[in-house]
Amino acid sequence: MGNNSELFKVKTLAEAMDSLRPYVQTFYQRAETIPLADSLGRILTQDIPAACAIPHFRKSTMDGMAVRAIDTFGASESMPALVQCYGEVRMGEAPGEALRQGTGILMPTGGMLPEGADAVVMVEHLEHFGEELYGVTKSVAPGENLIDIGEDVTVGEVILKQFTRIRAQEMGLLAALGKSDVSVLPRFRVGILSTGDEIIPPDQEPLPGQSRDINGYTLLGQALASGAEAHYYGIVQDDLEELRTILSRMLKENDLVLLSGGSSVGTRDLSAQLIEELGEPGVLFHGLALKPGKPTIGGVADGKLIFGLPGHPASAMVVFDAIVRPWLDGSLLSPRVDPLPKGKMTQNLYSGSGREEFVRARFVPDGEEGLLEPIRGKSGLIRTMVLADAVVHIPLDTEGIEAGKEIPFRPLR
Ligand SMILES: Nc1nc2c(c(=O)[nH]1)N[C@H]1C(S)=C(S)[C@@H](COP(=O)(O)OP(=O)(O)OC[C@H]3O[C@@H](n4cnc5c(N)ncnc54)[C@H](O)[C@@H]3O)O[C@H]1N2
Ligand code: MOO
Repeated sequence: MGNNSELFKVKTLAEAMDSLRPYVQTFYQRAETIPLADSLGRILTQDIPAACAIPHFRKSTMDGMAVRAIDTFGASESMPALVQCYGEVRMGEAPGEALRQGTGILMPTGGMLPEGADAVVMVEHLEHFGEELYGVTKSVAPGENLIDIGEDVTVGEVILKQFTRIRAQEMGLLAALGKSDVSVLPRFRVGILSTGDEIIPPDQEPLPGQSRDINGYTLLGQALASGAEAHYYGIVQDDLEELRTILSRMLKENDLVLLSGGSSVGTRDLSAQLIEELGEPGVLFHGLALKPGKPTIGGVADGKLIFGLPGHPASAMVVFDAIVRPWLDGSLLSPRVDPLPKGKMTQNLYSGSGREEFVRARFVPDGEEGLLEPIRGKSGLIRTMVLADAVVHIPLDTEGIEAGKEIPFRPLR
């Protein structure tokens, strides 16, 4: 390792993602079948064609009387149309006979319309004259107050695409289609390790020069929030042997391994060296044109992704969001279609760094819109992330963002 200078040229975020992509195709060819009730947030592995129409019968949307619309034309309060009622449809049952001219049948909301009926008169517009005789005081148009067969979903149409992320509404649609089990991508197994001689667990009292592990927990939270099955492997010292042992175990047990700390000058070669020797092709980038996140390492060891994230807590979180999350939450496969919310920048943001930037910001509601107030703290301060409601992206080819400009942001809450 280290001989190929091209390999270690600083990459842009997009180049870094592209360099990893060819090695992890198999990630997205796996599938597991799970109960529909457990499917929230999971990613479909197949297109879902509708095996049945929804609804599969014409359904009333009001309590009232199914009629032939033509029999009600011209009806008014002063001149009701007379309809002979021949019974009542019960919920969940099919009506017996077809509707004849001048007749109607009472039905609940959700009841099945008989053949021949093409509209429903609301009960509010019915007058009972006695026996079977009813007056309709307001005419209905054909199709009024009903849902037609296949109006929601037609048979055979691909109603959900492969790699759709299942939200509550997709769960409902799958239920309507009779899918009590669904085939989804497995949850990615993510192993998280903190490195550094100075890092101690949260239950210990730090001596001068020591810091409690923050990244282990922020990254664990982010991985879980991205839908992964994440495990925290604790802290290891900057020791090659110790690191080698734990990393090879983590690679066996996970799809994706995250290290933090030790990626910059100093122990940088330790992490990179290990990523190189643990599997093929090894390190794919070391250094990103990203602020924060310059010292990020990324690689692949025999089909497993490995990232060395910067030690500074805010950097580690921002880099996770930019480069790790998309592999886990399916956004790489099926980009989110909902637009990002927008806010107006309260100050000029210059970006002369020659790097793509992610700026933490507070969101301040202001009438109809919102204001984005940049947070100027150093990337070593976890509090800057706790205060942040939003992350604003400044692309590589821009000089920054002018105060007052409305820009999209990624919400952090
Ligand atoms: N001469 C240079 N120095 C640094 C550069 C540089 O380019 N040249 N890059 C800076 C940048 S940017 C960052 S970010 C950091 C990245 O450092 P490392 O990823 O090597 O991490 P460490 O040096 O181990 O730690 C940096 C900082 O973060 C603290 N840390 C580390 N792990 C944790 C953790 N799990 N929980 C809480 N805090 C953690 C660590 O104690 C250090 O304070 O390097 C700059 N330096
Ligand atoms: O780029 Mo470092 O990752 O500023 O904090």
